[in-house]
Amino acid sequence: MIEIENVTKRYGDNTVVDDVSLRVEKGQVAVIVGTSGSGKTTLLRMVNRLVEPSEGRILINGHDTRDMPAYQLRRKIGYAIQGHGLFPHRTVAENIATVPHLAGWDRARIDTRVDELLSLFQLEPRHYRDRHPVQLSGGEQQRVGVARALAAEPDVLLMDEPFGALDPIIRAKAQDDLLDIQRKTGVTVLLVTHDMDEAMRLGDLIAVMAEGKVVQYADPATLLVKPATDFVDNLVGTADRPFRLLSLRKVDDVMEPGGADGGEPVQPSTSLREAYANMLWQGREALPVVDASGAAIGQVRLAAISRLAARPA
Ligand SMILES: Nc1ncnc2c1ncn2[C@@H]1O[C@H](COP(=O)(O)OP(=O)(O)OP(=O)(O)O)[C@@H](O)[C@H]1O
Repeated sequence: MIEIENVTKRYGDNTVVDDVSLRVEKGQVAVIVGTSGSGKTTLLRMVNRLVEPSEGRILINGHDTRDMPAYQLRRKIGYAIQGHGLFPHRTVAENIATVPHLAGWDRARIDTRVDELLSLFQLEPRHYRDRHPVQLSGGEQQRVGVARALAAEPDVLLMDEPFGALDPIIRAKAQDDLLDIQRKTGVTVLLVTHDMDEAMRLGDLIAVMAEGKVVQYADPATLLVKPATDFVDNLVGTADRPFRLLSLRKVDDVMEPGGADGGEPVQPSTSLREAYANMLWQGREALPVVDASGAAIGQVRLAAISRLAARPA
């Protein structure tokens, strides 16, 4: 759990983070969004004390982060950044082992952990362990960067635009992988991004920052239907609002009995945004829903989807 309490950062007369309070419960993913220069990175870096707050305090699992030396704190908090920050002259295994090594883990435990993480990130240990970062694709480097951040089994993972350098398809995969790994490890995540779609996809909660302040901290659906200010309203994108609402819901939420009259089937886990796009593309008012084995289990109708895309009364 991360508790940020009335935290302010000043550089001279310039207040770049202004009296921010946020709480991220254990196992939650909280995303910080906002315009360039609004203080997102500064706020994130105060959590692992790469930047020291001018005022306020930050607690991790109830402990004040100032109660231990900063270098020790940073070994307990994973940190992944855009561009991955891998050491170019170290192998993949050495990169991942950085913090466990500093923390004095023995060789066998480190080796086991490295292989476990490589497997978790779908990088076959035998093939990847001894490569250097330059011998990896951008997406693979990104996965090694996150694996390194998770190596010492941190309770908290900080991520600053971790997927910023990836192309859209690899990026979507990296986002899915993060959610999967987050569920498997239960790690608490605080992530900075410029990309509202990414924020909506990943965040249990989203903090919107403007000029050093958090102007709204809420779940994605609340940001869309009850933006606290015009700035939040603009940021969530008026034209995209219905589609973003649909992307938060699944076919399962509106599935009805009965069989649709033809059309490419969808699954209960398909997002309503995707189901809607499929219907428009196929020119159909309804699509069949099938389970993982391909057996028909119901239908999803355009009318039901449209109701969920509308602003709640
Ligand atoms: N070390 C520093 N000294 C002085 N000013 C700084 C320092 N670090 C950051 N700032 C200023 O603090 C403000 C917030 O910077 P920060 O990097 O936190 O913003 P951001 O929201 O992450 O921006 P971006 O999205 O562009 O990365 C900026 O105006 C920046 O110039």
